[in-house]
Amino acid sequence: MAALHVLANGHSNGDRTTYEDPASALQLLKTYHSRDGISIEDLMDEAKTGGLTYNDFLLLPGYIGFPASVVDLTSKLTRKISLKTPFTSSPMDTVTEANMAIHMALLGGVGVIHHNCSIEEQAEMIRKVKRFENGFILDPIVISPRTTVGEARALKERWGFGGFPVTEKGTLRSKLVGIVTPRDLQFHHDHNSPVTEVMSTDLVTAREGVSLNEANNILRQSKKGKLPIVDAHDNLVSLLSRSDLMKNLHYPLASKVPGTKQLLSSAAIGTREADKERLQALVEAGLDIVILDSSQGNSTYQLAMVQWIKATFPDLQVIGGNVVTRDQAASLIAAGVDGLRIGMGAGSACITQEVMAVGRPQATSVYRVAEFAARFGVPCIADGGIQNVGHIVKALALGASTIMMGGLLAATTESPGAYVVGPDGQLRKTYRGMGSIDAMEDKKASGSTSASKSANTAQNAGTARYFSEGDKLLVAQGVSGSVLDRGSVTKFLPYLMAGIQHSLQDVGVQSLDALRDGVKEGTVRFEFRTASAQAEGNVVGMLGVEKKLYS
Ligand SMILES: NC(=O)C1=CN([C@@H]2O[C@H](COP(=O)(O)OP(=O)(O)OC[C@H]3O[C@@H](n4cnc5c(N)ncnc54)[C@H](O)[C@@H]3O)[C@@H](O)[C@H]2O)C=CC1
Ligand SMILES: O=c1[nH]c(=O)c2[nH+]cn([C@@H]3O[C@H](COP(=O)(O)O)[C@@H](O)[C@H]3O)c2[nH]1
Ligand SMILES: [K+]
Repeated sequence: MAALHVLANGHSNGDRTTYEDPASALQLLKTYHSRDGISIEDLMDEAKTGGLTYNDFLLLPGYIGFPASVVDLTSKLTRKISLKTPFTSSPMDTVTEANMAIHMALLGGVGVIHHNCSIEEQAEMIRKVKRFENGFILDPIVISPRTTVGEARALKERWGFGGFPVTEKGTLRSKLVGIVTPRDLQFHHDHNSPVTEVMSTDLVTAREGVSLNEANNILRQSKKGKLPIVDAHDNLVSLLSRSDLMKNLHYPLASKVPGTKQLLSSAAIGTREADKERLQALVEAGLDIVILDSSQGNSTYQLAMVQWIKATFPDLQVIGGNVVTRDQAASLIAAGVDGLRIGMGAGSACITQEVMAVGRPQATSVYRVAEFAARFGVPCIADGGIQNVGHIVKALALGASTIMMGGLLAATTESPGAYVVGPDGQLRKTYRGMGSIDAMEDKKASGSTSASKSANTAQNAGTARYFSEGDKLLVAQGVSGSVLDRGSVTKFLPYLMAGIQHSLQDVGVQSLDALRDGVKEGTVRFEFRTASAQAEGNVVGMLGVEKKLYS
């Protein structure tokens, strides 16, 4: 190998520095006995460093040989079900109800419907997900012939749109008799007139089963704002709206049950006797994946429940949890789970680690459990503590197949509840832990109207447990508060997805599978992050920073 002779700094002081030939750099690199950075095994050594969180380390960059857009984010949620984007939303009553579940599935993930509600309410949410057909409104606001003009105006105010179908009984699946449009209401001065005096009765309708394309054409030609879809007996079954035509209705990544048009559905239940009845109703409603929702899944109750579900509903995919250790995971894997959910106390509204003194830093939990579960082909969800794109990438690099978000999605357009204006003038929505006093005492959720705690019977998840063990006191494991507006998940999830693609491009891997393989083989490298390294990685010394994340 020919060495070049160069004068350092242009001075000639007699000693000549010898440099290697640049053309040999890649050869020379191979002579180092280990790669730059450290391996996952060296990163995750609890005996030396204690448990780690996502902020405690970074991934090192690799080689970019492809555009970010080709990075494939397909990943397994359970043994049998894969998602095109690795996103799930938490089964929490301020995060996932039908609208969130529908949009999570449309965008390639899945939303897990919470169980802090009656069996019937939860089953109805699953039905809404399963019945959802892109473009059709399957639960339109319907009014009756006796509704007054004043009431119709109030509905318009409340929902922000006009154009209500009128049916004989004032419900869906009843005979359509007219449509009240905003224009019909505008110049009618008698508030007490029934809507039948103003409604349009020359209706253009389409028959149930019509394709979205055909229905769109009919709507366009009719020049009307709404197209009611009716069955053979003129009963209203759904509605198509012109304003929705303008929106982008194309969701190429949507999570669907193979061979059907139906979106994938998931729901959480507990491990009590009454949850068997709940699950029965959910399965009848079309449930595809059930999550057994507990902070500590390695219990006699959950093991028995997994076995019962596997025997009773062999086609249903069962995700057990939560777990944070290999031992916990082993019990549930042996009992037959199809997936695991990892995390104890890492959630943004969690106080479990403080109150119970039990839990584990999330990065260590994910690595220890996912490494073990992978040996049995059981995919894992990293649940809790996800604050940004980087945390998602790290969870996936540590072996999780998918991630779960609560707080990050709690103030999106699709989460339950209304926005309120905070003292700072910014929009926000409530976010609360399912183990918070607020959630456990929710009278509406329990279906009880009585204000007393003892009347709040075991009809929902939050309260159930405290009444069978005879506890006198509610012990909170979570808090209640609010989080800032994040806009619609239809923008936010594509941002997360693009962010992960760019990150994996930096690392030099073209898919999530390649990322996990690279970590296992030791080609994807890590580095610890000291406190000052963490400070360095943040915005430093700037005033008036506006942290706009995407546009
Ligand atoms: N991921 C996390 O870090 C945490 C999550 N949470 C969330 O809070 C909610 C409540 O969690 P947990 O309190 O762990 O709920 P849980 O339902 O697992 O346990 C509550 C209590 O009920 C008992 N129990 C369960 N099944 C039983 C049965 N069949 N018979 C008798 N007793 C039974 C358990 O032993 C425990 O004492 C969940 O939504 C959970 O996801 C709460 C704390 C931490
Ligand atoms: O200690 C807890 N007390 C609670 O009351 C509680 N509620 C939810 N969770 C868990 O937090 C996860 C969501 O976490 P993030 O807001 O960080 O996404 C969720 O997915 C849950 O695993 C709780 N943990
Ligand atoms: K926490």
